[in-house]
Amino acid sequence: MTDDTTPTFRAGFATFVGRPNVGKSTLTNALVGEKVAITSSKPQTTRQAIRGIVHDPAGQLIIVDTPGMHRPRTLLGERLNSLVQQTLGDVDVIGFCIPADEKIGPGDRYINEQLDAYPRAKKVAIVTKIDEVSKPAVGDQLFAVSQLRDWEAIVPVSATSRIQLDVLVAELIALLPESQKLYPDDQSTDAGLESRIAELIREAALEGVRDELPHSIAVTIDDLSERDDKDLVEIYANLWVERDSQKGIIIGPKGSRLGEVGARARAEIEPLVGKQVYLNIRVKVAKDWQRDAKLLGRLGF
Ligand SMILES: Nc1nc2c(ncn2[C@@H]2O[C@H](COP(=O)(O)OP(=O)(O)OP(=O)(O)O)[C@@H](O)[C@H]2O)c(=O)[nH]1
Repeated sequence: MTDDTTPTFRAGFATFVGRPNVGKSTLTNALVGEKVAITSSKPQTTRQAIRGIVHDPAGQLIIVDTPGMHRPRTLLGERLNSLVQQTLGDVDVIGFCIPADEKIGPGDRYINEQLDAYPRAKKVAIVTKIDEVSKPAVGDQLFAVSQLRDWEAIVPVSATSRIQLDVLVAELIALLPESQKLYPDDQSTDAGLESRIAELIREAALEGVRDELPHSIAVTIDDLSERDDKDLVEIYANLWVERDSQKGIIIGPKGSRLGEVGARARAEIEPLVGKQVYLNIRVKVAKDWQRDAKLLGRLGF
């Protein structure tokens, strides 16, 4: 119940869209305050709709992280796009991210036009990476963005320098429906522990790889168990690539690269599970899995 003295509590779903690499995942992480979506300097590395939850006195903002919208070239690309469409059909607010340091181009216009198909969602423009450019340049970009459509709000932010994040949260929450809490206060994501671990391993494996390889990597968790005798979690993971040659690249000379991947991933997983982690990663080849419907299913897409 709401009266004049009780501020309205709001809760609902928002998602960030925009071209690859505009900073959607970094923004999600900065808002949620915990590492929930993987970030990478490679485009199109976000595959799963991972939710981060922002708990605020005014409301609860549940962020669904979507993959970048792009024209599909493979079966994986098509599934990613249909995932994006489902997500956009469900959310209360769509935050369209446009970087301050790049001119609005055909890619941005394409996505902006797609948003017309989701009349239910309120649309907010977010100008990202404002730390990269001068104040007048931010102003110019805000003006250019305002010409795209009639936005509920236009908010300039920097996720890495943490500028205006509180303003963005307030704007987004104000656009959510009145609602009681949808999640308990201590929850920051509902992505299963296993899928978060798989994403952290994939992120570690992506560091330092080039070209088409990022799209060829998938990670599945075979087993995750706590040892009774020790304060230790044992994780057995499979890292899938498409070709034997890629397997060689991932493993590296005498396993050196795979060793680094394991160490990097472990450093991220241990704080997540709150225990020491034994991590075993096996590299396997699933030929052309991006084009194979059965394999895509097995790998969780
Ligand atoms: N300077 C600056 N760089 C940023 C900011 N936000 C993100 N970046 C960088 O931009 C790159 C892409 O960021 P991501 O968050 O992975 O971008 P994304 O839009 O989620 O990318 P996809 O998953 O490929 O769609 C990374 O190198 C980030 O460090 C920011 O506020 N300022």
